[in-house]
Amino acid sequence: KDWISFSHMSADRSIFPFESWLSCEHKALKLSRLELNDDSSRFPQGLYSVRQTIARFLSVARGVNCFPEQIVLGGSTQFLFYILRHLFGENTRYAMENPGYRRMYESLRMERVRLDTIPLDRKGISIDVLKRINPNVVYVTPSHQFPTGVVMPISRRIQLLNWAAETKDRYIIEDDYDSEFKYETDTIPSLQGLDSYGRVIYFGTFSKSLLPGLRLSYMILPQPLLKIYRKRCGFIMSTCNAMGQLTLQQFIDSGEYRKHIRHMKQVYINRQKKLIYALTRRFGSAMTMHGANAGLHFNAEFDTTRSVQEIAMRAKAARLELYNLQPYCLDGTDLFSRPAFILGFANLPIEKIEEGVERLYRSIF
Ligand SMILES: Cc1ncc(COP(=O)(O)O)c(/C=N/[C@@H](CCC(=O)O)COc2ccccc2)c1O
Repeated sequence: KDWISFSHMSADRSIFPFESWLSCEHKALKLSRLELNDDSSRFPQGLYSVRQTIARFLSVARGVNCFPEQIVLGGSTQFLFYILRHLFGENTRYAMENPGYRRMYESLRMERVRLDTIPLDRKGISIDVLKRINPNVVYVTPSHQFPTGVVMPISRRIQLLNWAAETKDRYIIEDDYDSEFKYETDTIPSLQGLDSYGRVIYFGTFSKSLLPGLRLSYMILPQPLLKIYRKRCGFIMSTCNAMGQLTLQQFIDSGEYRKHIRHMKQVYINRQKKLIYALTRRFGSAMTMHGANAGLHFNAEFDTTRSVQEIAMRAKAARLELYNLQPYCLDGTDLFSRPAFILGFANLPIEKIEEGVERLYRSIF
């Protein structure tokens, strides 16, 4: 029998519009010969026309307000973060959500900076603990907290911005990953769009909404940091290829991107509903779900006597790709009282949902 995947790290390539992507690539090749043979040293932040397109798109889609000059394109969120880190002083203190995005945690630890983790409550990062720890820079994922799925309400966003505005050396890194997929609440404006003090560094990526292999991510620097960036990092050449940038620009300007997002949302909402229905019917009150009103995954905790390790082993034997939440509990803290798993549906075709739930049930009970 073939594998069934609950992975949150892959997406369903079958719904990617390769044809229209290809025609955008042809157009880019024809129209943008000039930019293509421009050495990218002149555009360390990425091609200007591409940044204009992204700034326009974000102002409509996310209420982000920025000039193209503030955007820095890069080959990955992590790489852009390494650059950002060098804009802050040596003894800057960082904090991030726990459970949280382990790659960001490891990136910070590798930089040997002062790093604290901050627990979540049902509105996202805990403001009380944030005030107690009092870092300079805090990393949050407000759109669909990674990995718990909490959507940060507007009230908490305002509290966070007020905290950052209290003194001069405070910044918020808003990783707006997964922001394209909102189901119940309509899109809540980004922190960056609500920020009137220039304290939010906005991170975005096309890994989820397009292809992770495209390796096209971006950060938006508030003016004061942009000056420091130009002084300290202006020599670093662009790390994402012009072909990908220019094809993306065609794809967005032609309206294909908006069409694709709408199509993905319909497919994913439908899958998620069917998956939740099948899970509820099979597991009943033995399962508690969290974070299902946005994104391409949610979490579930199970009332079972089996350990996470035993469940993982049985899932593998049943050819079920399943990830648990332990790796995202940073600082070695164990934040889940019962076995908890990430249930991604980006790569779970409708016709495999029943069988997938059955294999999950047999792994857990
Ligand atoms: C919180 C968060 N922020 C940013 C990113 C994107 O990083 P970038 O690709 O470098 O721009 C990810 C990637 N998360 C990765 C999975 C989690 C992990 O990394 O283990 C990739 O996730 C997906 C990619 C495509 C389709 C579905 C999921 C992030 O989980």
